[in-house]
This record gives sequence, C-alpha cells and structure tokens, in this order.
Amino acid sequence: TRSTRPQRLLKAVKQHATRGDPQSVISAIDHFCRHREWAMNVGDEKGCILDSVVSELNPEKVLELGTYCGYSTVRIARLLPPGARLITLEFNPDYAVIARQVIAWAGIEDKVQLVEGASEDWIPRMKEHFGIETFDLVFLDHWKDHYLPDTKLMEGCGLLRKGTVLLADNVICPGVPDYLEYVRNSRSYKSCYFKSHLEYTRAEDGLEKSVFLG
Ligand SMILES: CCCNc1ncnc2c1ncn2[C@@H]1O[C@H](/C=C/CNC(=O)c2cc(-c3ccc(F)cc3)cc(O)c2O)[C@@H](O)[C@H]1O
Ligand SMILES: [Mg+2]
Repeated sequence: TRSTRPQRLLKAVKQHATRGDPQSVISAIDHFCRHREWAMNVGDEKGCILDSVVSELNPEKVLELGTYCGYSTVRIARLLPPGARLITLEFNPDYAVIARQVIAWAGIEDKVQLVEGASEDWIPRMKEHFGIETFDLVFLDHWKDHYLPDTKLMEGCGLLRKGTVLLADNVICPGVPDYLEYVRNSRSYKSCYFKSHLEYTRAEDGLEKSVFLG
C-alpha cells in the first residue's frame, strides 16, 4: 500500500541528514516540506522564534504536547543543557513510530522521553510517573481545541510555577481563539504575540508566549 507522508518525511531524513547531527535533520525536514510535501511542522521561521525562547529560558524540564514527526522535539532538545529533559506526548502510534526514528537519527534521544498517549491522560500523571514537580517550558502544538482544556488541567495539577512559559503554535492559523482569549485576559498570565508565517507559506501565523504568574 502507498506510504504515508510521515514515512516519506522520515525517508528524506535518512537520505539527506547526517546521523547524530540535529541541525541536518531539521534542514532535511524543512527542505522536504518546502520542496516536496508540506507538513505541519512548526517550520524554520517560527522555529527560530522557538529557538530563541528556549535559549533565553535554558529550561531543565520541558513538556511538548503533540510530537507528530518530532521536528520541534529535535529543535528544542538540541538546545537543552546537559541533564535537561523534554517529555513529548503523542497519541497516534503511527506518528510515534516515525518520531522515535527522527529523534534517534538526530542523536538526542537521551534528552527526550516520547510518551505514547493522550495529554489529558498523562498530564495528571506527570508527578507520580515522571517525578516532575513543575515544568519550565510547555510547547503546545497538538489539536487546537485542546490547548485551553490542557492548560487548565496543567494549572489544576500544579505543573506550572511562577515563571513557567507556555509557547503555543498556530494562534492565527488554524487559530486557537478560546486559548488566546484566556491567556490574554487572565491575571495569571503575561502574554505576548510573535508574528510570523504559517510554516513553508506566506500566510500569517504566529506563536503566543505566555508566562504563568502564579
Ligand atoms: C486527546 C487529544 C488531545 N491530546 C493529544 N495528546 C497527544 N497527542 C495529540 C493530542 N492531540 C493531537 N495530538 C497529536 O498532535 C499532532 C496534532 C497536531 C495538530 N496540528 C494541527 O492541526 C496543525 C495544523 C496546521 C495547518 C494550518 C493550515 C492548514 F491549511 C492546514 C493545517 C498547522 C500546524 O502547525 C498545526 O500544528 C498529531 O501528531 C496528533 O496525533
Ligand atoms: Mg503547529
């Protein structure tokens, strides 16, 4: 049967990227998505904004909601200091199979824990299962109607501390209106918008950075 787009993306990584070189994995995926087949990775333009937020924060504990093929997982993990940890949640087993191989090809698997399952099931188990007190950074890039409920769930589970940064993809396209309204109007967040473009296109999109104030 015909291959899937994530399988073709992984093939492009194995053909064009150097094992153990995260930057070459990122470039191979960007090239594939720009010149062969579009895919919903955060991409190179918004990826640079993601890089600057990670580099400025130097987070020890990072949570990613929605691994997909592992592109942003590699972008984040390559910048983490030794001993820092990224937990990424992916509930589609077919995508998880691809993401594990992309993460391994990049050579950053020792910083990453890919957990197969739904965010709503795993967020409440972060403390007892992973020994996580609070996260320093959360990257939201999963189903857009789950950004808000999962944020409220993380608040309720005590996973956010004064200064935790939530970075949300796609706040314009496809858009997350209920989430934006919440983080921009809640007294518990200081929020700002980083204008950019939808990955590999000229359409507007951007990232919303929201600092939890406690
Ligand atoms: C129980 C559901 C909520 N919890 C979840 N827990 C764990 N993983 C979850 C997940 N939801 C979704 N996922 C996974 O995240 C990924 C989903 C991402 C959804 N992203 C988008 O829809 C998206 C869509 C676009 C897009 C933009 C314009 C356009 F014309 C077409 C698409 C651009 C993006 O950057 C996007 O991120 C998948 O791998 C999915 O299996
Ligand atoms: Mg996205």
